[in-house]
Amino acid sequence: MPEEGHPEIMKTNAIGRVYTVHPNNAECFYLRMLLHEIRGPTNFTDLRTIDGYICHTYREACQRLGLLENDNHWELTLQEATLTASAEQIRELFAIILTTCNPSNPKQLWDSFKRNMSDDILYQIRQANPELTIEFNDDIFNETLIRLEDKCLAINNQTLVEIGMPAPQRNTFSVLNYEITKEKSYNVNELLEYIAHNKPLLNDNQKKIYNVIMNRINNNTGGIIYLDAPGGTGKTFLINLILAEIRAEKHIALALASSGIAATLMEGGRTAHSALQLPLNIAEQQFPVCKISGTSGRGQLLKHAKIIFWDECTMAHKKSLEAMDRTLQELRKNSEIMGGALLILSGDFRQTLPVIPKSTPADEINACLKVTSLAKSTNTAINKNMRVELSKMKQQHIFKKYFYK
Ligand SMILES: Nc1ncnc2c1ncn2[C@@H]1O[C@H](COP(=O)(O)OP(=O)(O)OP(=O)(O)O)[C@@H](O)[C@H]1O
Repeated sequence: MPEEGHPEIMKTNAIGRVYTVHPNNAECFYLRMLLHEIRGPTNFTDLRTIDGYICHTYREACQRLGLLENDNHWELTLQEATLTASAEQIRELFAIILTTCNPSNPKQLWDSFKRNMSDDILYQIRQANPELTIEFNDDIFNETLIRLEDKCLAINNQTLVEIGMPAPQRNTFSVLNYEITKEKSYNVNELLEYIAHNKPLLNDNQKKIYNVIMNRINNNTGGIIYLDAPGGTGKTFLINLILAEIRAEKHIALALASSGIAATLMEGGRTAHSALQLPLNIAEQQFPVCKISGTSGRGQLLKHAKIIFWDECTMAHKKSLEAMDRTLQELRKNSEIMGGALLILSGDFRQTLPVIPKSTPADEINACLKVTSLAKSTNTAINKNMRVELSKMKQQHIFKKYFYK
């Protein structure tokens, strides 16, 4: 029989199907669990009401009903870790437990072990302020929660609240400290040594591009420069040199790449998807933006970056670049292209284009960076294949050694 006013919905006494929910989708998972336990609820609050008490979350209701596993083994695991592991290692372990093992009462585990997880932070603060008597306090625990949340975000892209933990107070100051300190903590002496060794090696072509980019940085001119560089022409070599130059000045330079392998070749490189928090279904969205807030660590990095490199950009969907443009304009409060930041796109359009499942070549070309209006960039190219040049030199050397003795 159809439901009144909704002819498309059929009315019946039997529940046909309750969708499966992954435990990572925590509150939905616990709601589903309660739906199987509580008889005749008439609203969502009914589901959370246990013995007349309205629980704040569905997880809490499940706990009160004794539906969740005992966390004893996680207590023992952490207890054992406290005997030998450092605070950083215990945080790492706790982050893994939180994100992959779904403990039933994470808050209780936190309360039991928060001191062990905050030891190093207390020590650092005491070292920095030897004249003060500092003990564990809420600020220290908050800093621990921030570091813990960063780990959870890196492992599973979940915030602590989503896992059922207390939310850290992320004021700009502490976030700035963590992300920006990380970017500014390069060893300047090592960087200067690297520059002194590699800068004289630049070939004419690389030197020309190096000068173009450094001029833009020195004049604070933003925009997009496209660096057309077939494999082996020394693009990574050039990028690493410029990254070192900027970082040696204690400025922020970001190195992004479309693939993990390319990211590992650049010093401090990360994948564009992770650094920009690009949506996974970017192709389906009309006006996508990066999921980065202005006060977050990543937001601050993008706001203050002197230069951003994006290697293997030819594999990126054009909407990724458009999302980055919108986000940078918003973060930097600047309506110029890329919010006035200097973006260097490098890659080779003769290699892989964006991969679109079940697509035709036309779809791939349509998703390509060249099709977006942002493609009106300054074009530069390097074409001398240094990999071949170097191997030629090596062969010449062997040849000389054995045949001209
Ligand atoms: N000017 C240079 N002097 C000496 N060695 C160089 C120079 N430029 C590049 N090389 C060396 O040439 C090799 C290839 O360079 P690199 O890896 O930077 O090229 P690439 O364009 O990034 O290549 P791919 O796209 O295949 O990753 C590396 O071993 C690098 O150290």
